[in-house]
Parts: sequence; structure tokens; C-alpha cells
Amino acid sequence: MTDSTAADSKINHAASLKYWNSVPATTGSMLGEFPSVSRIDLQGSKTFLAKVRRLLPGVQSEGKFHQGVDCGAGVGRVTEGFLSHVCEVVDAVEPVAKFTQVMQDSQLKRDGVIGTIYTRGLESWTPEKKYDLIWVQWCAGHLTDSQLIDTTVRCRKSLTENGLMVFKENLSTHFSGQDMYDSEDSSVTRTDAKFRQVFEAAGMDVVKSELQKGFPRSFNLLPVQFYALRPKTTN
Ligand SMILES: C[S@@+](CC[C@H](N)C(=O)[O-])C[C@H]1O[C@@H](n2cnc3c(N)ncnc32)[C@H](O)[C@@H]1O
Repeated sequence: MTDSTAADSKINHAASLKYWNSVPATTGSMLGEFPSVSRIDLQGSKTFLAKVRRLLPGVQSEGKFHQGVDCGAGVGRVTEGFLSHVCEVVDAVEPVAKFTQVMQDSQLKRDGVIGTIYTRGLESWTPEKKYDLIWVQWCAGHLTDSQLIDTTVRCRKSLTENGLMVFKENLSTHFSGQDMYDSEDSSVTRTDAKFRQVFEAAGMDVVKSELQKGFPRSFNLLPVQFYALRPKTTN
């Protein structure tokens, strides 16, 4: 059910956590009704990151980044299928303990590829390290606009000199051009314009944005947009 009035003011973290705690701690559950989108999603992320790395002078164009972080990591689907292929070490931020437990118990953790796991919401996470790649996927809707700006500012300050922050999020298709609130998991789906306002307010430039392609039409999914961000040079 959606409602477009003052969408982010309706966000309730307790309700989000209740919803996510009711979902099985499996990869398929991270993608709702469409677990089969995972392969297309992960391939799209690899392709997008490769394009950004070619495009940006200064950003290491080949080889693995040293330190990445998977924000709103769930059970580590993105870490396992993508980030661990492009980073030597991947930290994770995720508020649901039964999800972080899956990462804690994984082979990637035993191998040291998964680094520090922070069991908390992004709104209360302050990075303690410098990151080459901060990846935020399908979780920004659980933060209010001001929490999202503050989180992005903290992340901006934690980037290495040539580090990148990437958001990969659904976009609102509401006929009124507004953000949409979803009471099922207490989240908002933002418009492209809102995301750009948030990034501007957080002192970030969008260096590349692109829609994820290749999801079957029959799934009738919302558009999914990548935003690659770098700190504004004037900051
Ligand atoms: C749709 S799942 C996506 C998980 C993962 N990013 C993926 O793509 O497989 C949304 C995730 O956001 C997490 N989440 C909920 N509230 C959050 C918050 N305040 N900060 C960060 N993540 C949150 C949920 O627990 C859940 O794991």
C-alpha cells in the first residue's frame, strides 16, 4: 500500500525491524517476490562499477579495491556475489542480528574477506575506517531524508582520497512525482529529484548515474537507479 504525503516522516525504525525480523534470513528473502533478479542485479553492478572506474581519473581503474563496505547488507548477498570480487575486505552494516549472524558464520568471514560487521542501522553508524568503496543498496528507504543526508555526510568523510560511494535504489513512479511510503516494511521510495537533493545537501557530486537494465518486464519492478558519488571538490 502506498501513500505519497510527507513520505519520510512516516518512517518508523521499530516497524522496519519488525518486518525484516519476520523474514527468513535467506538470499531470496532480500529480494521479496523476485529472488531470480539477483543474478541480473549483481552483473549490472559489476558492469556499472567497471564503467565508473574507467571514467574517473584518480579512481583505481584495475585490480581490487582494498576496503569496501556493504550498507544495509542483509545476509550478505551483495557482498558474496559482487563486493567480495572487487574489494579485498568488505565490512557490513545491517541492523537485523539474524542477518548479520549469517555473514558472521560464513566462509567469507572465516577467510577474512568479510571484515567488521556492524549490527546497527545506517542512521546510527559512524565509519571508523577509510573506505575505497561504500555500497548502499535497497536500504536507503529505511532512513528519513535528514538521516540519509547525515549518513551520506559521515560516509563522505570516511572515503579514501579516490574513494567512491554508490547508491543503488528503487525510484518512485508515483503519478504525482512524489516519494512513496510503503507501510509493509516502513520505507520510502524516493524520486530521482529527491535523491539528487539529498546528495547535494550531503556535499556529494553525482559523477555517473544509470538505470539497471535487464530485469524481465513481466516482473513489473520499479526502476532501479545507480548513483556513483564523489565528494564535491569545493568541500
Ligand atoms: C531489500 S533488503 C536488501 C539487502 C541487501 N542490500 C541486498 O540487496 O541483498 C533491505 C535491507 O535493509 C535493512 N535495513 C532496515 N533498516 C535499515 C537501516 N535503518 N539501516 C540500514 N539497513 C536497514 C534490512 O534489514 C534489510 O536487510
